[in-house]
Amino acid sequence: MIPVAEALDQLFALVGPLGAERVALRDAAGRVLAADAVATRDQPPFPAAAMDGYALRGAEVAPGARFRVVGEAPAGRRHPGAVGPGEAVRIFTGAPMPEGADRVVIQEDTAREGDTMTVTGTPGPGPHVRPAGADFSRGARLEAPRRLSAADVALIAAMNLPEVQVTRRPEVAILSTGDELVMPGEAAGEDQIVASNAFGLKALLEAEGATARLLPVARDTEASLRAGFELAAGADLILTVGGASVGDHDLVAPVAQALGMETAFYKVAMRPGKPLMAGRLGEAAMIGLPGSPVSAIVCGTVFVAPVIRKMLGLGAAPAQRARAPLARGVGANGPRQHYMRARLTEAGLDPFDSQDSALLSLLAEADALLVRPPDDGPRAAGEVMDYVPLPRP
Ligand SMILES: Nc1nc2c(c(=O)[nH]1)N[C@H]1C(S)=C(S)[C@@H](COP(=O)(O)OP(=O)(O)OC[C@H]3O[C@@H](n4cnc5c(N)ncnc54)[C@H](O)[C@@H]3O)O[C@H]1N2
Ligand code: MOO
Repeated sequence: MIPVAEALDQLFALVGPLGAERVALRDAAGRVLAADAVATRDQPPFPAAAMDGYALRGAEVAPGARFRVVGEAPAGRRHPGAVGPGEAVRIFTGAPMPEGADRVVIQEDTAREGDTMTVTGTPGPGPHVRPAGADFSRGARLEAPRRLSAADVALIAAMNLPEVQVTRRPEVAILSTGDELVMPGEAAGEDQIVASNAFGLKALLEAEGATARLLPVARDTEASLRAGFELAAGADLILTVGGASVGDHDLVAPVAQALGMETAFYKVAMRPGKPLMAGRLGEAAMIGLPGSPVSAIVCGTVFVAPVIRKMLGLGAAPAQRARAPLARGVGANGPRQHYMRARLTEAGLDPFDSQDSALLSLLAEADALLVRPPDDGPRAAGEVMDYVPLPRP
């Protein structure tokens, strides 16, 4: 058994950033920018009115001052002439400021009669003008790598870029193994259960930006597992689920090794998730996850999601942690790092009484994995502990 941190390092060594592809900006949210986005123009490209009102020479503004209105400038069409002394241009938010004008008096502070505008209120200092390039200048960069948010996508659009260069999505093939498994909706025999893990893993990894292929369930025979690995061809990452332990029907490691897998490690000092294995199989990285439903998702969170992020070019970093006090005391931990399923309440982290790795109903209720280091002593309520937040949509 190796420690969690060492297993993660070895996993990171198995993968590198993938290549890039161009995508339309409308499809870019959530993708990882692979090359800097560079602005092709200033924003705004001209000094622009920030309010509806009158553009004029700021020095002439005083309560009661009168101006001759010489034109109009809606957004998208500048007033062709200049604004001379005693003159004003009716202007609307976003319109280019006319030549000669350096201030907008908002319409609430004016009265209009024919071609004459009178300043009625006491206008504030203004100037209600956005200088050219106030937001960004031509050549400004949004730097890669970066997972693109809604605001990022809007910024890139404003930079006048219809496409961006993003890291291609890692392709993951998920191979569930076990004679006892049927797919959801299939008729299940008396001694069978429904294969659930692959669905949770697909959701977890696609939320990170991968695409996941669910392969048909492999039976606990060498031939069926071999056929499963063949179907995984072309994937960047092959995930097997189940058959990782020491039982007579746990055939994943022997079959993968017979197919040429170079094993990086087998067994990690963690709970749940001990019988985790990893290596390289041809062009792909391979991770063998334990079959217990909670173990599969915890290993997905602690190991596979960080591996996907490294493939996306986001660097090699463990799952993000946060800290919170314990809502109640917990006993001493054993020799494996324990990821305890817990609720995050107002009182703090409240681990479930049962930590059985088969209980998906509790995992679905959990907000956090409370991290107990190996051999951690008993902890009292109120002690501040690390946890891995479990994402909720
Ligand atoms: N003698 C020992 N027995 C076990 C050990 C051990 O060290 N010595 N380790 C235990 C631990 S820890 C785990 S975790 C499990 C994991 O074993 P496997 O990876 O070989 O998983 P399976 O035996 O195939 O299945 C375990 C459990 O999970 C169910 N399962 C499997 N696949 C799925 C799926 N896709 N969806 C839903 N449920 C699945 C399966 O029916 C079993 O109930 O081994 C312990 N045993
Ligand atoms: O490690 Mo197993 O994953 O305890 O259930």
